[in-house]
Order: sequence, then C-alpha cells, then structure tokens
Amino acid sequence: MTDGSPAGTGMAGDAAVGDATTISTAPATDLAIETYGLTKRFRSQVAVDGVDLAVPRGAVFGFLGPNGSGKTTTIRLLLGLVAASAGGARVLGADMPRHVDSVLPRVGALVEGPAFSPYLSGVANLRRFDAADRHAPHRTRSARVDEALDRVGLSHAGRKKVHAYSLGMKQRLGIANALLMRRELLVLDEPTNGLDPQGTREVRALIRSLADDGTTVFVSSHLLAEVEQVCSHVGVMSAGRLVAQGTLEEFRAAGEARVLVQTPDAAAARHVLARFGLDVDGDGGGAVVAAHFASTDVAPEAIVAALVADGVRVRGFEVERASLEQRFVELTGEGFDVVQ
Ligand SMILES: Nc1ncnc2c1ncn2[C@@H]1O[C@H](COP(=O)(O)OP(=O)(O)OP(=O)(O)O)[C@@H](O)[C@H]1O
Repeated sequence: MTDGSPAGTGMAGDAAVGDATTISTAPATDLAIETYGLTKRFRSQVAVDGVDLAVPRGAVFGFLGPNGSGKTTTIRLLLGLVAASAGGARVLGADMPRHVDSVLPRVGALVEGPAFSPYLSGVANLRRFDAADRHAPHRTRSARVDEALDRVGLSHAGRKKVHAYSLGMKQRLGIANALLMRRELLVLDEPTNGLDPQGTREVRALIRSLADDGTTVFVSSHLLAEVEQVCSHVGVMSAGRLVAQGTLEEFRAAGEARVLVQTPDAAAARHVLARFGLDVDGDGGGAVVAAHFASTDVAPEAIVAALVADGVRVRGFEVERASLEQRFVELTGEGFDVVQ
C-alpha cells in the first residue's frame, strides 16, 4: 500500500483509484525516474494531477492509460519540455528541470517523432541530429550513426531517403536517433502508434534488446498487449492521476480474484474461508464453495493448509484471477484497445 513517499515500499494489493501504489523496495537513488505530486494545469484543465511515479533503474516501465489521460504531458514534464504547475521530478537522480543540461544527454527520447527531412537519407538525417548535439564528438560521428542504425536493424536502408521509409522504419529511425549516444534511460511516447503488426513487433523486439543491455526504458502506450509483452513494470494513468503502479506480476495479483474449493464438506470449508476474511458466496450446501478475496495478502497455499488442518476434504482448489484487461477497466473505468 502506498506510504505517501515516492520511493516507498511495497505494492498494495488493494490498489485503489486515486491511491497509486508504489513498488520499489530500493532506495531513492536506484530510481531512474521519481516524481512527487507532479501536476500540470492548462488553464482550468488539470492534465497531470499529483503524480508520484517510481521507476526503478533497469525496468521496462509501461506507462499505460487511455487517450487524454496525461501520459504525454507527464513525459514532457520529465524531459523539461514544459514546466510543472506543482510538485517535481527527479530523473537519473537529479532534479528536473533544474539539471536539464546534465540529465538530458543521458536520456534518449522519442516524443512526437523527430522531424526528419524526407528527402535526406536515414544516415544524413542522423548525422544532422548528431551534429546538433554539442556533447557528440565530430570525430566519431560516422561510427555512431552506423552503430545506431545497426542497433535498430536499419543498416540496409541507411542510404535510402526517408520519404521511402515505412512508418515502422521511420519509428525505428526515431529510436536510432535516441540511441546515438549511450543512454541510461530511454523515454518512448507511444512508439508503436500507427505501426502495422510487423513494425510493432520490430519495435517491441528492439525495446526488449535495449532492456537486456541494462537501459531503463519508460514507454507510454494505450495498448495492453504491448505492455504485457515487453514490460517488467506498469503504471496506469486515468484522468491525469496515477491510479496504480507496480511490477507486472504485482499488478496482476492485485486484481480481483476468487477461490473455488471442491469438497463434500462445504459447511466446514465455508467456515475456514470466512476465517481468512474471504467473502464467501451463498450458503447452499453445494460441492463447490466459491469465495472472493477481500485482500490479496492471503496466500492460496495458506488457505489450502487451513482447509486440510480443519479436516476439510479438498477435491479441487482453484484460484481465478481477473485478466489484465479487467484490471485496467477496474482502475480506469474505461476499456483499452487490446489489438496487436
Ligand atoms: N498544450 C496543451 N494545452 C491545453 N491542453 C492540453 C495541452 N496538452 C495536453 N492538454 C490536455 O491535457 C490532457 C492530457 O493530454 P495528454 O496528451 O498528456 O494525454 P495522453 O494520455 O498522452 O493522450 P494520448 O494518448 O491521446 O496522447 C488532454 O485532455 C489534453 O487535451
């Protein structure tokens, strides 16, 4: 349960709307991104509302939320592209935007796609971006550009003009641009938006390989499958608020669940389940007793042990968890695109 501290410990089982849970058991310095009460208002509209993010170093953090929930604005705040109305952010251990000059060279970002010149080749575009980076030595430019193209699997198309690139290739070129210099953190805003399934797969694979190299990746998405397939951690935004965050596993486990016990000793089983604070269905004498988890702190194995200890003959035992999609709907009140 949230302890009010952005670097707080423990994932809550009962992650509730408006009460974001925190994940990391690590000290604050092991967080790649940390925000506290981060808020952005545009006139009367609150786009980001008191967000406390905790992104551990090395994580692939899926920043999930329906359209308009405040993901892009949060990313812009993290990168110092807009100023916060209240609260603050630390990126790679330094306050933003105060330390923007020393932090940004360590961060690769893909936000709203870089403006590539369509009539220049991929290589020429990357050289131009690299030349604009005063931290990038001229001497090693060619090698850097070649390596970044290789990294995203575009070496073969480096000499092609960008207008001839597919959307997926453009997106990968954008990521190559973010990778020109060695980065500790990559921030990608909807990197698979508008891509066909093949382009989506390519970008996902790239994210995975970057993560394997130890780069922290913060990736926003409104696609559930995307997050499920590449992310180690999840944060869910809804109407400007961070309504939950945790590891993917914790996130799954925090959803609604129920146990089904198959037994000829229904009354005794009901009694044991009630002792665990579970909400037991009905009071009939059926062979299957169903009970809802009131708290995720209850371990299924402890229930089985207690049933057996009380002499209940357990013929079947099952824990049914809500799907990730149900969990998101629970949290945001909205459905998600589940395609791809
Ligand atoms: N510059 C701005 N001026 C006024 N309102 C803005 C501005 N930028 C964002 N907003 C509003 O803030 C809210 C959050 O927008 P944001 O783009 O951060 O959401 P998002 O989750 O990234 O959505 P999407 O997935 O559609 O990009 C929206 O209602 C949006 O209209």
